[in-house]
Amino acid sequence: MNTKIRIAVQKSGRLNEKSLALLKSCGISIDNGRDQLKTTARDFPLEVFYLRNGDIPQYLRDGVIDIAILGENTLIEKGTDLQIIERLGFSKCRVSLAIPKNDAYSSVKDFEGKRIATSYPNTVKNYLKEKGVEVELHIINGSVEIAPNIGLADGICDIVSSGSTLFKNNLKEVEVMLTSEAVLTVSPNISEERKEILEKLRFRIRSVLKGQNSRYVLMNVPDNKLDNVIDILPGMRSPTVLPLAEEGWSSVHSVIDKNRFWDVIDQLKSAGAEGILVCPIEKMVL
Ligand SMILES: Nc1ncnc2c1ncn2[C@@H]1O[C@H](COP(=O)(O)OP(=O)(O)OP(=O)(O)O)[C@@H](O)[C@H]1O
Ligand SMILES: O=P(O)(O)OC[C@H]1O[C@H](OP(=O)(O)OP(=O)(O)O)[C@H](O)[C@@H]1O
Ligand SMILES: [Mg+2]
Repeated sequence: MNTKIRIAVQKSGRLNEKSLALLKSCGISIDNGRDQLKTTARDFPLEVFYLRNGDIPQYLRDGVIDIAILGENTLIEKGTDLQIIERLGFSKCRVSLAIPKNDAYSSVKDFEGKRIATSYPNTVKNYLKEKGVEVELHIINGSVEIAPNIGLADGICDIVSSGSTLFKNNLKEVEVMLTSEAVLTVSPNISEERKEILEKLRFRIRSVLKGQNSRYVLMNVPDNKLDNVIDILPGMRSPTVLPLAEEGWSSVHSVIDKNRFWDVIDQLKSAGAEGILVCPIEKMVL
């Protein structure tokens, strides 16, 4: 079988490195030469196309690529017709409206008749239309945060993550229009044969993400406290319990969700667990 699935990854920018790292964690080796626009994976039926984010939705519609890793915000701006098939959990950000920090603000109605600079015209238009607010848009491709300082606009709509770019440009975030993360999206025209390859890739991606979101924990527990400790542990099925060399003690192994981790550890300590070890999980196949 020579068919390969064609994936688009951002050529350079915020998503490039993490997208390639995800494919690598899935056991897929890709050469990422600086000037290469297309590479073939060595050990998986996959071709990687390095493209500008903004162009990817149209390539997917045209069916010249099959899948892509994109910011959800790009799909909301340019690809509401395209389907998200996995949420990838990295490059989390929001798309917000911001104004000069000393300007008064009471509600979104304050934007009526104002000039807004943005690289996300459809997102702003749709958001404000729903609120019954009309604005004048100035579409620019980068360094949007400078616009109010040079008199080009009264406010901006752009990506915010830490907020430091807004802060450095004396702006304040006043409306969060949407939150975003990297996602895997698919062409509506993908062939049946390539869909099969896609399912294999999705299986690997899910195993990697589940592993990244979980921790393997091991602890020593006196036998008379085992029931209390086991009650606390969620685990994949049920915890593993092995006898220690010292009589009256057991070693308990389990898997904990990364986000619940500190809560569970506190409860385990109170229930009598000692010598708790926490290890990362490379992959988790369910
Ligand atoms: N500061 C940030 N923190 C987290 N995620 C971000 C941040 N800035 C951008 N992103 C995410 O990364 C994506 C790519 O952003 P980037 O600025 O690298 O490229 P771009 O200018 O949108 O696209 P192009 O590839 O067309 O140049 C954005 O669509 C967004 O989802
Ligand atoms: O809230 P922060 O953590 O400061 O992040 C937000 C900034 O990050 C992005 O710009 P990027 O650095 O990608 O530069 P660009 O304008 O060239 O895309 C985005 O366009 C904002 O300007
Ligand atoms: Mg950017």
